[in-house]
Amino acid sequence: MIALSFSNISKTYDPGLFKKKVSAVKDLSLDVQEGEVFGLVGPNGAGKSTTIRMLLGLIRPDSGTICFRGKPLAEAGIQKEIGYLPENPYLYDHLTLRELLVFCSQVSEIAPQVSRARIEYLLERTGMAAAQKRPLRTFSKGMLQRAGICFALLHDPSVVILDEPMSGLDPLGRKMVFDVVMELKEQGKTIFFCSHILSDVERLCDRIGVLVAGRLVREFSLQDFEQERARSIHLLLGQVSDPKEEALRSVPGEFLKTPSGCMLSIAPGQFAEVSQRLVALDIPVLATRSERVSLEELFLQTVKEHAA
Ligand SMILES: Nc1ncnc2c1ncn2[C@@H]1O[C@H](COP(=O)(O)OP(=O)(O)OP(=O)(O)O)[C@@H](O)[C@H]1O
Repeated sequence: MIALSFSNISKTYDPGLFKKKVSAVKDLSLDVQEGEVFGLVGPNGAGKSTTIRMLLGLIRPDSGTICFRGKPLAEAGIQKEIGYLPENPYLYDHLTLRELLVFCSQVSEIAPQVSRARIEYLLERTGMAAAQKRPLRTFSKGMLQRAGICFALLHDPSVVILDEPMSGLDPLGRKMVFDVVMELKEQGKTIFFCSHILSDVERLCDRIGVLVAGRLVREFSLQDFEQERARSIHLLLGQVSDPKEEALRSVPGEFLKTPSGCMLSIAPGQFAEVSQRLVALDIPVLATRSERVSLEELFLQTVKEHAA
């Protein structure tokens, strides 16, 4: 079942008289399945936060439709279903963390026994139990982020939207967020998140969308990426006699002669054919090494291709 769907969404900001309009999101179409972890990545200003703001109903798209479980946002009643962690959580900073969570439980009409257990669980889970009686204004950036996670998950939402969830967190905090997201995934929750930390995206997501200058220019599952990421295979051939070297130059791939011998770099699809040719030429392969494309390389390449 599709949890979230964006159909031909566009959004332009109009900063007012004599200022240039900014086309932040252009014709975005995207589906996120129930129980899926979807990562939206893109350079600064690509339109990620704008997409999230539209999804939350904080701003309206100029055109297109966003649906939640098949219903347009306005009819879907998403507030109770969605938990949101903004990039910079702004929380009532004169309250202590516990007071904030109790207040939010009351506003969300969570039964007191349920809320008490949930607050204890979240404070422990985010490592904030010891700081629960301190006013939020005394919190560090990372502590505020942890508090924001408690706030976002308090009502046990079925869809969790995280804008840069690792922002400001130390390695322990990042691991905590990673574990929390994995737990949410195991519980079947749908997660939509933006991050610039591609290693986190790669470890957490089922599918990834790349947004460049407001356009979704690439969308793929991690499973497909795993299969396609093998870039080239390098075959180390050792020393080769002159006649064989001549014959080798007609074999597909990139031939390189080094002081220690010859190397042939081929595309993964050429492996079977090249192996046969080398056997026919009686050239043994001393070693093979495969090169894999990282998500970062794919991201940089995609941005470079589309930024212009
Ligand atoms: N309220 C606003 N008024 C005018 N322009 C805006 C407004 N909010 C965002 N923009 C512009 O819209 C574009 C997309 O911004 P957005 O914040 O969605 O990008 P982002 O991908 O979240 O960026 P970042 O990774 O830096 O957080 C940018 O050019 C930004 O300057």
